[in-house]
Amino acid sequence: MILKLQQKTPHLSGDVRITGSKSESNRLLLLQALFGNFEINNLSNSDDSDVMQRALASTQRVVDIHHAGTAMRFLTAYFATYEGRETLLTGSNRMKERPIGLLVDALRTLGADITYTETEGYAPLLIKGKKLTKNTVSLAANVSSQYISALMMIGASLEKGLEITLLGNITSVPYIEMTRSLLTQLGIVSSFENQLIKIEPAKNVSISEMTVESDWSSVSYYYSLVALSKTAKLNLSSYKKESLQGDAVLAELYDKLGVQTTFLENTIVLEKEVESKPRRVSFDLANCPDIAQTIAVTCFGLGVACDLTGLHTLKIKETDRLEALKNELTKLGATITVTDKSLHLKEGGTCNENITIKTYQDHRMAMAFAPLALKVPIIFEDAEVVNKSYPDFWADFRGLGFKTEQL
Ligand SMILES: O=C(O)C1=C[C@@H](OP(=O)(O)O)[C@@H](O)[C@H](O)C1
Ligand SMILES: C=C(OP(=O)(O)O)C(=O)O
Repeated sequence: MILKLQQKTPHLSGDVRITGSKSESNRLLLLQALFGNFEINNLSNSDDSDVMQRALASTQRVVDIHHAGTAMRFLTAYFATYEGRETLLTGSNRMKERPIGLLVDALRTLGADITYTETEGYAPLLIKGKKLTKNTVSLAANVSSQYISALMMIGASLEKGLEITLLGNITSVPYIEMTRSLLTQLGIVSSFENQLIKIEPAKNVSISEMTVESDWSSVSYYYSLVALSKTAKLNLSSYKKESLQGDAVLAELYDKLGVQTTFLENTIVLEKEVESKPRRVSFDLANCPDIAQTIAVTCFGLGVACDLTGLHTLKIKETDRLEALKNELTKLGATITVTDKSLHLKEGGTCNENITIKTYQDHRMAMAFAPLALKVPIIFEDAEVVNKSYPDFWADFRGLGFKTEQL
């Protein structure tokens, strides 16, 4: 679907209720399958959580998780411990290019039986579930925290628990902390000190319900809208100040880009501050990689120079996000350079009208560029990519007065 997005007024107001965090949802779905039948409130309605639910309920040999990175990584560990079950775990063409070798090696060290059916180090995986008998493992921590979260969750189901030694720099740390916090809420004991994570064994959990906070990565697009507006007041729910999601750092980062955040009960209010934009910002986003695209586009829209670092994981996400950003921002009129772990945007520049943004099968390429419609009409290829994390995205923008036209 090719979609043209326009907004006549730079003044915004309204309320948006955003679906549950897909990261929290996919962890809780896995933990529910491992440890007990608690209810999950405000579960994400994203495709990624949908495939996770289907995969966990499936009795088929072939399980296809499409584009969902968390589902791929979490389920590799889950099916490896599922005694007597043989699973061929596969995904989209892009998923077959996203590395999983470090996780497979770690699981094999613990005794898992996993083989690659096409390319070494990549899905599809033939997983023969069995009892894992070892309880110590080490792995490089600078590629994806999802491998570590996967090990932590199944770790609690092993007879002796699990000790994970993290080698080198640790990336996306808040996602590891999120996994730990959810384990703690379920009564599972763990520790994370320096480079060592210890997970105590658990049989089942006594809690009867868990509530997912709404998705902070999805809120980033509203931060961008407010930053690019003339005046704005948006009420977004359901959020809390003490979030488990690292992307809640948005409140701090966008304060520097002219957006004020007020936390009310369950709601955040975003307001445009009186025009006082900086000439240049520098952010290290190693702890919050999913908001890099949003911030790059906001800075372009504001004409603010930016240096974004800590982006070493962006090349192995839904697409090579650094290349994709460079291509699409250049089409719009930006002067931008990227390395394999950073992005640098020059100050100023005008925003070209009616440019068609390629989305590279990456939900965040569509959603990150959408706020530019406050400045110029903009067109999106494959607009339905948003379904991966936020299926109501275009409807919610329409709710704020944006016009969408299918071309
Ligand atoms: O654990 C998670 O829920 C996630 C971890 C991050 O991945 P990496 O650890 O691979 O950076 C993030 O980019 C992804 O969207 C979700
Ligand atoms: C990288 C992402 O997801 P995943 O790795 O789970 O596919 C994302 O949602 O931006």
